[in-house]
Amino acid sequence: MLQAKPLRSSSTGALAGTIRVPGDKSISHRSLMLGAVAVGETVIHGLLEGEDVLNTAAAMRLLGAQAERGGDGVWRVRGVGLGGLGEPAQVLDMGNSGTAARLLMGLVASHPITCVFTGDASLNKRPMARVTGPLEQMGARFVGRSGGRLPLAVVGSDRTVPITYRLPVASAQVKSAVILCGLNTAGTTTVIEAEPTRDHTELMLRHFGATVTTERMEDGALAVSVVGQPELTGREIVVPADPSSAAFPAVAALLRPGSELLLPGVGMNPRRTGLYDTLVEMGANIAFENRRDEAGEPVADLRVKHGPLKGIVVPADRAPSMIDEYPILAAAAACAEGTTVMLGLKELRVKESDRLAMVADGLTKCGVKVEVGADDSLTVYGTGKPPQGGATVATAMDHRIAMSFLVLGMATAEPVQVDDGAFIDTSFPGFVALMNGVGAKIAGV
Ligand SMILES: O=C(O)C1=C[C@@H](OP(=O)(O)O)[C@@H](O)[C@H](O)C1
Ligand SMILES: C=C(OP(=O)(O)O)C(=O)O
Repeated sequence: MLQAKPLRSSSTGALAGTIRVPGDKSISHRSLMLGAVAVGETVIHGLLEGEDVLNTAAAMRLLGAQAERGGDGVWRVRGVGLGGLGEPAQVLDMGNSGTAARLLMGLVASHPITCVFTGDASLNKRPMARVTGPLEQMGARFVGRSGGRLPLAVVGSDRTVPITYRLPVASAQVKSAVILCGLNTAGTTTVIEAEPTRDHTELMLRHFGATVTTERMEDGALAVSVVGQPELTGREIVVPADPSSAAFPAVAALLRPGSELLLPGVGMNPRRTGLYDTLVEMGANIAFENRRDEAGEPVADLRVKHGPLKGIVVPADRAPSMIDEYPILAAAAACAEGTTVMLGLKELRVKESDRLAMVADGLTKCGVKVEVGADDSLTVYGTGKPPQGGATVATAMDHRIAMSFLVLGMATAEPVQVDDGAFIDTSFPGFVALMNGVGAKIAGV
């Protein structure tokens, strides 16, 4: 159990400078997992060294791969080859990370080994039936307490069968779990998604040499297929800066008069950029400079300048492309002029915390008028004036809630305190120092 770390954020002047945002969390997890089942060495530049990803690295070592940070800051993974993962001698503790738990359950399910998965108090509350269901159809078994929550033992099989699976929720984690089980399954495994979710698994599998195809169905859904049992070869990977982490300094710069921040090399995969589209619609001054491709992923340097924001309606079909960014969007909306309506937020209820409830409670405490709809929508009534602040906000082991309210505190009349900033290290190590380095005033309490 981490020691709680209360933090307070006070009103700042203009923010100015450059922030090198750490590597993309989704891509970092996948690079360690695929490197571990490839033949030969995978060299990873810019791996996120946050706790979620370090837990994945530890798990891959327990499963038999080598995964180490070199003195040059570059990570090297020596894989065991597809099908070669061995039974871990210890419980796989995935900490706070849903991505690590769900993707790894898929990857080990097609091996004749038993792995016990657990997590922290937040992860052990999150639904796992969404992955155990399809993995059972493929031939894996699960043993655990009722309700489909961790801790769970995965009893894998080397005789898994390919399936065609239509996602009941828009989830890249579920899509990836099925594809990763299909990877070591003879035949072709297909996942059908009605709404496009992040495609880092598909892109990286191709990079490692697998055949992954995407086909549009008559009803507009996408069918993603992987041909099982390819030869995967170790690769070089360059991890872009995480657009979900960049969202925090970006919104901070938008909110503080006179600010200008440069955020170099931020991932611009179109399945991840919903927040930036939304902020631009709200009137944000963001320039996407020097657009380029780095190791198969589009990136750009973001130059963000302060300017007034106006409230808008954010459609439900945008949710998959900005699913982790609603808490920080809500902070921006609280400082905008006019009402912002965010539709289709049901999935926010099963993240590290119930983010819909946590955001609504925290904003209310800070003097912002909000409404949560029965349809899982969130309406934030911005007045164009700084919200009051002056409250302590609960974070419920959720890094994004903590960072969102610390950014809000830069713009409120009185400081905002969060009850625990310790979980920020899961996704954005160095957040406080980097923000203070460009002019923020965040301090321990
Ligand atoms: O595949 C991934 O790397 C992720 C998918 C999303 O979760 P869901 O698949 O549950 O929507 C997102 O919230 C999470 O932070 C990372
Ligand atoms: C939801 C998140 O991550 P995970 O599902 O991996 O815990 C997140 O980082 O916001």
